[in-house]
Amino acid sequence: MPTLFDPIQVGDIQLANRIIMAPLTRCRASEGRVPNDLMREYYVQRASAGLILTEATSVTPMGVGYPDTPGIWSDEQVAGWRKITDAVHQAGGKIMLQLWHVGRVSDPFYLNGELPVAPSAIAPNGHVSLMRPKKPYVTPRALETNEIAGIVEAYRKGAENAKLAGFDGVEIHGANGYLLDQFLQDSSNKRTDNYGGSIENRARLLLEVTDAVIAVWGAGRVGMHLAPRADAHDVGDSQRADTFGYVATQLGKRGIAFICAREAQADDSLGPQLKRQFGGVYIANEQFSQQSAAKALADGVADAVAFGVPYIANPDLVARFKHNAPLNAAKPELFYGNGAEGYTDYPPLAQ
Ligand SMILES: C=C(C(=O)O)c1ccccc1
Repeated sequence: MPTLFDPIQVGDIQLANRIIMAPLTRCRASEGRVPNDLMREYYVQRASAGLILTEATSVTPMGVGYPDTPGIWSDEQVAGWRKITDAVHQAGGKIMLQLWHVGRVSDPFYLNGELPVAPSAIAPNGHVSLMRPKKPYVTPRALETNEIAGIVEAYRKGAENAKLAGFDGVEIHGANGYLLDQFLQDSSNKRTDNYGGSIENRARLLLEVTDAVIAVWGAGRVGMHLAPRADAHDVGDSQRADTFGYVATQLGKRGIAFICAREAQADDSLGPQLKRQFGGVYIANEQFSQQSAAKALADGVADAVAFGVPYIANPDLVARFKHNAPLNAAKPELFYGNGAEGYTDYPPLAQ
């Protein structure tokens, strides 16, 4: 019966433990969308995680939707990330970059006045989060069929740049109502071309991106982030179990390293079904404690667990779990924004 402290082979990568740092957008330490030394310190502090999944990182300037989030489309960004991967590796850690495109969850404010792009011209309800003052979402522009190859190329180039930046692999952000999820869900995708309508068509872009990224990295160093609850940023799907079951099955056929699913403790979790249909390493995420994570492994619900907020406040989470030590309390008011406070200043466990 595996525990959180047991090593695990995830695709081509051997992890020292099953305590994963979940992707955490912090909207800081990336002026000009280039990761800086403060971000290097932040990730090095957390290098004892079995695996670090970085914060979501845009593959193109048109895929940005928040202040001060990093990119992976320029040489300068590659150089900034290289400093981070080198330092994390020197500290004995493993780190994969999360490749991101926000699609309609953006605003002309971030896009030099251009409209956000999406599968269909349907704006999500709500407002552009983390931007001040709060603004309702604008209606995005539906991508032309002949533009989609360019989206796939942006992810492929991002995957290539991540390799140049020294990462151990990449995770594709297919969750939380961002572009790939917008195409996948039938509430946000009303296309009539072969990227809309059937489940196969709505999953097409996600799988074309997956194939392009596999061509760069090999399947053993590619993961996929999914949100089977399908409830973020106003997306939704009328056939959730079938839609995500199809994706999990297709990803299993490709033999990618892992799926990281953000919903495993939901009452109506598709986790067990998807884990079975995928057949590979299944990382559960969202609001786990050490105890509920240990149970998920013991019950075979997950092979590893990704922790978000605990990793914000506890760089040495593995040691704290090992010693059953108390955790630092996170400061939500400092989750986003600039500077070291609430980022790199959480105290380590007293030796
Ligand atoms: C990338 C994010 C996600 O996947 O939810 C995100 C973005 C902004 C704030 C929090 C999280």
